[in-house]
Amino acid sequence: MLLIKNLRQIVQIVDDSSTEFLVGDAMKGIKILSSPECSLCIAIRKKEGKISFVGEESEVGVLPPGVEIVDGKGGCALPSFVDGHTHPVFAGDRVHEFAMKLAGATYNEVQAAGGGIHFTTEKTREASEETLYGDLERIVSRMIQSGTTTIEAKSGYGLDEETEMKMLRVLDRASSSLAIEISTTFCGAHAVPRGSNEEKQTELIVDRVIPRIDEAKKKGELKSVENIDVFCETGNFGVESTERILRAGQSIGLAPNFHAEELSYIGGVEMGARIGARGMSHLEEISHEGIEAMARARSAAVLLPSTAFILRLTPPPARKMIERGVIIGLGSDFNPNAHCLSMPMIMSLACITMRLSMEESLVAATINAAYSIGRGATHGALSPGRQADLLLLSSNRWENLIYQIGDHSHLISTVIKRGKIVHKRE
Ligand SMILES: N=CN[C@@H](CCC(=O)O)C(=O)O
Ligand SMILES: [Zn+2]
Repeated sequence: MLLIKNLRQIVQIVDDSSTEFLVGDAMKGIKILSSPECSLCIAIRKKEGKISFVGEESEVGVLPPGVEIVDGKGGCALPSFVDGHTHPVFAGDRVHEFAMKLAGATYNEVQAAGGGIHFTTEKTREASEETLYGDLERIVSRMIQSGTTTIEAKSGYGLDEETEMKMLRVLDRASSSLAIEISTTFCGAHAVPRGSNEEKQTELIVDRVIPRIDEAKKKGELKSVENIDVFCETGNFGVESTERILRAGQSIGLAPNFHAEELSYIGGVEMGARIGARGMSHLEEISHEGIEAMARARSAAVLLPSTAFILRLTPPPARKMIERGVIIGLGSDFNPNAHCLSMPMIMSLACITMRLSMEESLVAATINAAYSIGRGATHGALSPGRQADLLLLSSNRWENLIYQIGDHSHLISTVIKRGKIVHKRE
């Protein structure tokens, strides 16, 4: 057993192991235990990596011999973050494009000039599997230090059969070897590659790559591939092709979780809700009907504040979505365009640019993001029976993590994944 004691605050979010998400006003009413005497504790069954008790130390009961003690030193415990949208496998950076964008070029203009996803695709095709894995390992270790222990992670910088499979293998290996948990997403429709067109790329994905993924999964390879994604956007994939690809993914058991209404409104959300997509991301240009459809379909809106901030897009109508009962999650969208992997930073941006409260922002970065990858009942909250994924802060109020913008490294002292310490600040 692992016992974390001397805690002043425990931010549980919810205290049961059945709630899968929070919506509307419930996002503000999160469960927080406080003790000015710092007498709170969390007990973890290390073998199973699950929480067995949360509360007053005097109530924990008899401790087994050999219990490992972690001193919370009067700080706070909260669930570690679930990053609902990342593109962490790629080669080469795009720092030169950042300068172009600052000078006024739009995302589409950069891409049309041969940059953007096309530039990264070229570099990723050239890179070896080992190089991509080594880079991912370094990125993952920075994610963990920032308090993230579960990510959704996409392929999508190959766009051809071999490179997409290479990216999926890299993610799959990482999911079984690294300390972070990965819900892998096949995103072969991230862009139409040079020399092809929307129809040909759709056919390649539906007729060749998806069957190959299916075969690999049946053989017990690519165990972590769970989701299917498309960049549903003008100039990339229209609603019809998107639906075809998502349905092909669904036919082999993948959950649709895709990019929709980022730069223009084309009705992707209404289609996504109709086919039962588990999540949709970006949504800057979502329609009123789209919001209602997402709320009805219980499809998570994974909002990406760093991308809207960097590209100077009008942020999505998060307040309206919350009012209408949409499940709001957050993601870093870590990629060569939006080079930010810190979920504390993402929460700060969500509060400032999308007007979320700190509680709403934390819910979106934990239990609701977990829901968007099918883990709402097991991750993203600190209650008995849930997975012991948490972080300790050297601060007596958890809100400091959001308030002290971009300065999480001195606050996060320990990160625990499935009951094991995976980061401890020196
Ligand atoms: N919008 C599409 N995909 C990524 C950007 C990928 C890239 O520019 O490399 C996103 O979610 O922001
Ligand atoms: Zn993305």
